[in-house]
Amino acid sequence: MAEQEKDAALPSKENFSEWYNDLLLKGEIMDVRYPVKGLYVWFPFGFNIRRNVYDIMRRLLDKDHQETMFPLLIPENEFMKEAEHIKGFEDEVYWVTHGGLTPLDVKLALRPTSETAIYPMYKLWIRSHADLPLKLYQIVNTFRYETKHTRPLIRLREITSFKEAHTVHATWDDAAAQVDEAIRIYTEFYRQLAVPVLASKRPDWDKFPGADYTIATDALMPDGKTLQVGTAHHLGDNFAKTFDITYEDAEGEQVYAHQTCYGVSERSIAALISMHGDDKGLVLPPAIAPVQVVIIPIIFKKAEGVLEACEELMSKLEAVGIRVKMDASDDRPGAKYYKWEMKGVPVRLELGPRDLQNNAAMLARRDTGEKQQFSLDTIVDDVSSMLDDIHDSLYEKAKESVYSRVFDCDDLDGVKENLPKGIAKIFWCGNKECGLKLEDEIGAGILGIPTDQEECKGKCPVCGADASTKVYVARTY
Ligand SMILES: Nc1ncnc2c1ncn2[C@@H]1O[C@H](COS(=O)(=O)NC(=O)[C@@H](N)CS)[C@@H](O)[C@H]1O
Ligand SMILES: [Zn+2]
Repeated sequence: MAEQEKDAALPSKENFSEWYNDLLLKGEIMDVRYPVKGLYVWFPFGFNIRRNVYDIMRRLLDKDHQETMFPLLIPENEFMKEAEHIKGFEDEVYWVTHGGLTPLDVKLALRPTSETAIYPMYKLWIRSHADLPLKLYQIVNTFRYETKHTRPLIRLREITSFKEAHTVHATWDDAAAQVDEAIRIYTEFYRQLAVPVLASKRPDWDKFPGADYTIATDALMPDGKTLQVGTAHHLGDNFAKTFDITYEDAEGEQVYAHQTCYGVSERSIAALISMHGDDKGLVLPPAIAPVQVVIIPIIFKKAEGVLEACEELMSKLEAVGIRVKMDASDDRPGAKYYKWEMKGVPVRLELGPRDLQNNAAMLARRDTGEKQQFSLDTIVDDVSSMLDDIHDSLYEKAKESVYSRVFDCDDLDGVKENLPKGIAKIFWCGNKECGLKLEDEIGAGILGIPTDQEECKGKCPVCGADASTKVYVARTY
């Protein structure tokens, strides 16, 4: 191994935590050396991935939502209005108390999430049922004074990429349908990142403060723990009553609106890095890869038209919208392969004098390492379909990896045996004491009732009562 490669070797993905932390630096995703706990800095390459990921989210939401932006600072009187909500955020909220040297007469909360910033405005904007449904979202930074172990992309104190949607509806049922739509959007969003997610209804004690119920999407990480990568909350008319959001119905009556909110953060990027990466570094799904194809000219003493052929190949690929780079630096080919594999570039094209004579290029796939020669006459179509194949193959492999680690268990021993590997499914009668005892007994959390759960008959492993549902349980981030 060359000198710089030896001391730069990435730890094996077997020790996931070291691998993940080291890859954030070597893959140029985030620099964790910023001098405030829980705040991290995007490297440009990581920020480019972030932009591509959130472009996918925008394309999905913009079909029937509108994007906007609300202020970061929330006056204490508004923030303290919703008791249940605040109980959920009271101990996580940052306060601004001064303007320069002058103490503020009303202290201002840094938004941990934006209900209490947005809903006073919704009160002003919503008059009649003709104004409904209202579906807005914003992609902003939010701040939470997390006291648990902070981790880049996973548990931040400044959530830099918080996509929060806030919708308003005429009825409870309309809002419930929107919660289902939100989960469909998230499942499609994650499919485009080749990340399988499991949707489940959180137990009551784990729902969003101020919500009637919460549906969450969880990703299963390589270490067998789950990461909550998106949530949708049915807020009922709880916030409408607190912020007096009413509309005039067809009979001229003032009616409280029903609402939802649903959010995704940069955990989406943590999930895709963790799901697909390997011991050589990032493996990026083509849809979000900043560089989809890297061209490596193989030059010996004389260039023999290789550079020109690479330039031509690059412009042909760019012409069909493929994000392509040529690495004509004077690094050795091996060092180039190492660098672009670390950055997860899905396709590498090698082109040397012999390839040129055969009017061909050698294509190397990042995900499987397979190499195959393609004629330069058809290379643009071949590369395009290869990028699609790579996405599909990443998604199939990820689904296989996740579903093979969901264990249908009949008793607590089965759960305890399988929990270190992934997610267990076990009967639960649904009452809270049993749920909390179950969590205690297995030392893990109830994720919730799978949204695709069919009726099933069994016994609660805690109290023995009849149970008609199985729940996902798992160790979580
Ligand atoms: N400290 C954090 N760091 C990174 N992501 C986080 C953090 N806290 C929450 N998230 C992500 O943000 C998502 C939405 O957060 S939440 O609290 O569940 N829901 C809300 O705040 C609602 N207002 C919907 S936007 C979570 O599902 C989780 O994926
Ligand atoms: Zn029970």
